[in-house]
Amino acid sequence: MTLSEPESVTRFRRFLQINTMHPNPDYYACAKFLVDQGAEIGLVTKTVEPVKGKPVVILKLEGESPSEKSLLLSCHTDVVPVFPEFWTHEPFAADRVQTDTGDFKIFARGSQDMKVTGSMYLEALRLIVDSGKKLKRNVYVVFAPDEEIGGADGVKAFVETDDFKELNAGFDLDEGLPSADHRSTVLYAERTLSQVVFTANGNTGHGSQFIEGTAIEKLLPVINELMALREKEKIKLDALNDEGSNVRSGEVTSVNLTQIGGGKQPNVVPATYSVTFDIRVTPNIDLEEFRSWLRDLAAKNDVDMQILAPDEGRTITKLDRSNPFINTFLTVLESKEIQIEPIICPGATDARFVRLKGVPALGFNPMRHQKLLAHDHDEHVLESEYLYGIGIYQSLIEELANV
Ligand SMILES: CSCC[C@H](NC=O)C(=O)O
Ligand SMILES: [Zn+2]
Ligand SMILES: [Zn+2]
Repeated sequence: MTLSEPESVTRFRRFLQINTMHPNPDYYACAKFLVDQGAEIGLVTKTVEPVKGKPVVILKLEGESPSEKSLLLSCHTDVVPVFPEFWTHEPFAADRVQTDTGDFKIFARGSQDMKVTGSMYLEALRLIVDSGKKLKRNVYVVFAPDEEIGGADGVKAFVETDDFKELNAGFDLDEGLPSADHRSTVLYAERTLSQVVFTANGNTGHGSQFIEGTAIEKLLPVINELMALREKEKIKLDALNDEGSNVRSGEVTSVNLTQIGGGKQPNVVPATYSVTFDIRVTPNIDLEEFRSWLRDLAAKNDVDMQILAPDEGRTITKLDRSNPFINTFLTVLESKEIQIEPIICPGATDARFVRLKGVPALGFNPMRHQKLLAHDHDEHVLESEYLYGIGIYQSLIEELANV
């Protein structure tokens, strides 16, 4: 620690130093750290395990009217794997490096996605508690596992428990994206995760022959049609986007061929073959119509189709000012002269499970002037933006808890 390092930065770096990387996240070390933080701040702490080995940490700042709907602040604790050979810093050292302008960069897996947000919540709550101010509503911070692998054992399981019901949440601030410029994105909806496996069976035989009706022959038209859709959607996106920015990608459907499998040896025509596509369906189109287009595509080519998460749906929180929480959220940002850009989240976050329980949820991240490095090499944040963000959350929490 250098002499000038703020304590809030030291605590953030300690959070980053806990290795919660898939496939072997140290969730218990992480839960202990968060519970200790909560206790030190003066919050009520509780750890629950909707699924064994997958702790969810709940920290509560009790309000003066605890029966009113509460404010929920959500953060996932897991982080995605790294390719360490491409990093210039050890991914869990949380190195703090001075820049030419006198700012600092903090390097770690999870520094953007999304331990920085959890740390900003905690530091904002610390300032509120230390100020002695009392708020009206309960404020909860929920730290949950497994977001990066689909959330089935994380928030998806947690929202089905009585512990979630007891939060009596009225509004959720959830995962957002740091912005590349001075504007801040607000994620009010998500694309629907639609990962699909197509499997074909066909005739086999010697690799020197012209075998007809092979598995691969059946899959090729499926692949070609999906790649054509990909091209079409990419052209749409290029027309929508500001130069160099990708923030509008939620307005179109993305398609990627991510896995292919089959074949036993080079001279045997495979009897079975499969291809997997990661498709993210924009809420701008009808999901059921899209799914039936996929089913028809499979059927007309004699290919089986399996949707990996068939119960994923559309989730949208309208930026409707008649909802007092949403109105207050927008009013606070206006008072700070933060220009917002409402967007559809390109990926899937835990907010979708919260929305499905009828709780409005917005994805937000106050950090600006920051290249998006989630899941990338050398993920880092600017210390000045972290410190700035703490102040933004302090105001948001105070105002939203007093709605
Ligand atoms: C099946 S994993 C889904 C969740 C994941 N979330 C963040 O990257 C995503 O790919 O969008
Ligand atoms: Zn994330
Ligand atoms: Zn992520």
